[in-house]
Amino acid sequence: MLDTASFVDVKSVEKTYFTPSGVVHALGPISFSFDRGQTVGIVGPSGCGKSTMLKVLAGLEDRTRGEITVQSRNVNGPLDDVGVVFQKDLLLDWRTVLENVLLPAELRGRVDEKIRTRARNLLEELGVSGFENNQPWELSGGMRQRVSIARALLLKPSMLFLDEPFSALDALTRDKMNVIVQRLQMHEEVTTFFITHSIAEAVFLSDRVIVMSDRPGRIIDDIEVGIPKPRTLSVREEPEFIDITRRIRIHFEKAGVL
Ligand SMILES: Nc1ncnc2c1ncn2[C@@H]1O[C@H](COP(=O)(O)OP(=O)(O)OP(=O)(O)O)[C@@H](O)[C@H]1O
Repeated sequence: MLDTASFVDVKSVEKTYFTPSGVVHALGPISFSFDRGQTVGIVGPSGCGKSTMLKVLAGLEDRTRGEITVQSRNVNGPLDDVGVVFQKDLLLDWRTVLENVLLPAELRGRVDEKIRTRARNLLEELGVSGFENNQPWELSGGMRQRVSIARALLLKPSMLFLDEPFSALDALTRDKMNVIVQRLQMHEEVTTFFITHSIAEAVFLSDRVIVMSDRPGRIIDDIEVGIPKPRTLSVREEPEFIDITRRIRIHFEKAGVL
C-alpha cells in the first residue's frame, strides 16, 4: 500500500521509451513524496530524465512501472488540476495577452467577469498589467513567460509544473522572475514542482531540492531548504544557502558534470 498521507506519492516509477531507433531507459526507479504547498526543485545532468519525470507526474506521459498518487488518487492520465509552463512559452500569437491567459477558462466554457478579473489581477501581480491587449510577439521573453505563468494559474490549480521556464532569459531578468514567482507561490499557495539547470535558482525557490543522477535518472540527494520565506536575492550570500549549493555542486562534480 502507498503512504497516502502526502499530497503526491511516487513509488518505484520508471519510464522507458521504445522508439524505432531503440530502447531508452530514461527514468528511475524513483520514489518520493511531497506535501501540499511545498515547492520542490529538481536538478540533474542534461538528459537525465527530468522532463520525463515531470510529464509522467502530470500524467502527460505513461509510466512504464510504478505508482503515482495525487491526493490519494491514482494518476492514470493527464491531471486536470495542474498548470504547466515549459521552457518555450507556447503562447498563441494571434490572440492578445488577455485572450491567451483566458484560454483555459474558454476551453471549459467558463469565461465570465470574475475570471476576467482574476486574469487581470494575475497579470498585475506578475508585472505585466497594461499589456492585456498587446499581442505576445510585442513582448520580451521574460514578459511572455509571465503571461504563460498567469495562464497556468488562471483556474487556481492545486499544482504548478515548471519545466526550465527561465532558462532562455538573461541573468537579471531571471533573478527578477525568481522573486516574482516566489511571491506568487506564497500568495496562491500552489504546490510547485519545477525543473532548472541553475543550482542557485533551485535553492532560492525551493523548500526542497531533489538531485538526480545521470540517465536513467534516480534520486541521489533530497535536501530540505529551511531558509525562511519570503527570501530576498541577498539570501544567496548567506552561509546556509552557500552550504546547500556547495552540497549540490559536489554531486555534479562527482558525476563529471561540472
Ligand atoms: N518522447 C521521447 N521518445 C524517445 N526518447 C525520449 C523522449 N523524450 C525523452 N527521451 C529521451 O529520454 C532521455 C531523458 O530525456 P529528458 O528530456 O527527460 O531529460 P532532461 O533531464 O529533461 O534533459 P535536459 O536537461 O537536457 O532538458 C533522453 O535520453 C531523451 O533523448
